[in-house]
Amino acid sequence: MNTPSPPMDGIVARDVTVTYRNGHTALSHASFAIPRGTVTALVGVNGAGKSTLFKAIMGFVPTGDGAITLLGRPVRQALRENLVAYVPQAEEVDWTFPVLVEDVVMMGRYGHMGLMRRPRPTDRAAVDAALARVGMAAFRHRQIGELSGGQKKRVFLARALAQDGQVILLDEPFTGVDVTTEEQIIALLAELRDEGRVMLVSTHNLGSVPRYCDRVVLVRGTVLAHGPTETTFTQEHLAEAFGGQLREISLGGSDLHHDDHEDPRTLTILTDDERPFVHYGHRPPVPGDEG
Ligand SMILES: Nc1ncnc2c1ncn2[C@@H]1O[C@H](COP(=O)(O)OP(=O)(O)OP(=O)(O)O)[C@@H](O)[C@H]1O
Repeated sequence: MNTPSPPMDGIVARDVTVTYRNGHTALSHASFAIPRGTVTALVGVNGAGKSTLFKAIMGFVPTGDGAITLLGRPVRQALRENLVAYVPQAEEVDWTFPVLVEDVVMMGRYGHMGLMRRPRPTDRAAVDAALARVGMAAFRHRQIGELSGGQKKRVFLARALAQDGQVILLDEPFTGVDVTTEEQIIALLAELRDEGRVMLVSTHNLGSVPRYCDRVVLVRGTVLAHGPTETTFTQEHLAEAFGGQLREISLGGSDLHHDDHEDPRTLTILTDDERPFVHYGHRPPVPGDEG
């Protein structure tokens, strides 16, 4: 199949350098481009710069001499137009804050409201639709702190949907969620992709990356590699990204397409201390397995 490559009009970072106030440079000369209508994994070790990259995309930190454009617009303009939605990690949220599920989702509408933030019928309709889409309509009057990990994720996804974000950043969406919720989130990501949105998903759950991500961005203080999953999520690049933390990586199977329902893939990553870091599919035997 030889389809022309889509224009890189989703998220484009050129030569982005982020130095924090304490002088630490977390990202240096990072460049990559992602087209609309795709789901991209953002992968790297702890401290590699994934959250820093998110902060740069959300305009929270300066990008040095580099620049980021979102759907062809500078970050500021994209933010003003409410195009960027963020689904946070659980740890970033104060769950004791007394707020209802429907209020969290309504926050996605703030950028569409006037200064008084008085919801109009269109805002309420957007909240209803978003809650229904993630299967959380029945929980709308619950306190946010009274939800399971997977339900909390879905509420923040609903907030992104209510916002009608076209660039959606998801920070560890699968941490602490069960398999069913993971499948629901993956199905939703596929729908959002088909609507032409662009999703960047920070994840340590490497095993499922080939299943639902069209593309991968590998970071370690800079962007080491980026591109289609088939050519980027390779042993060589993973070894570079995870370096000394990995003893062995094996990526098996010939087909890494996300629409593949069979399971021909194997992805095994062993850490230095020989615990499987990631194990997906059937791992080939490795020396020392027996006994
Ligand atoms: N506010 C800050 N001030 C100074 N240094 C920071 C700040 N935030 C992060 N860093 C440093 O920048 C580097 C990149 O951090 P970042 O949080 O982007 O990594 P990450 O890839 O998201 O890690 P993780 O997988 O653990 O979430 C780390 O060395 C971190 O210690």
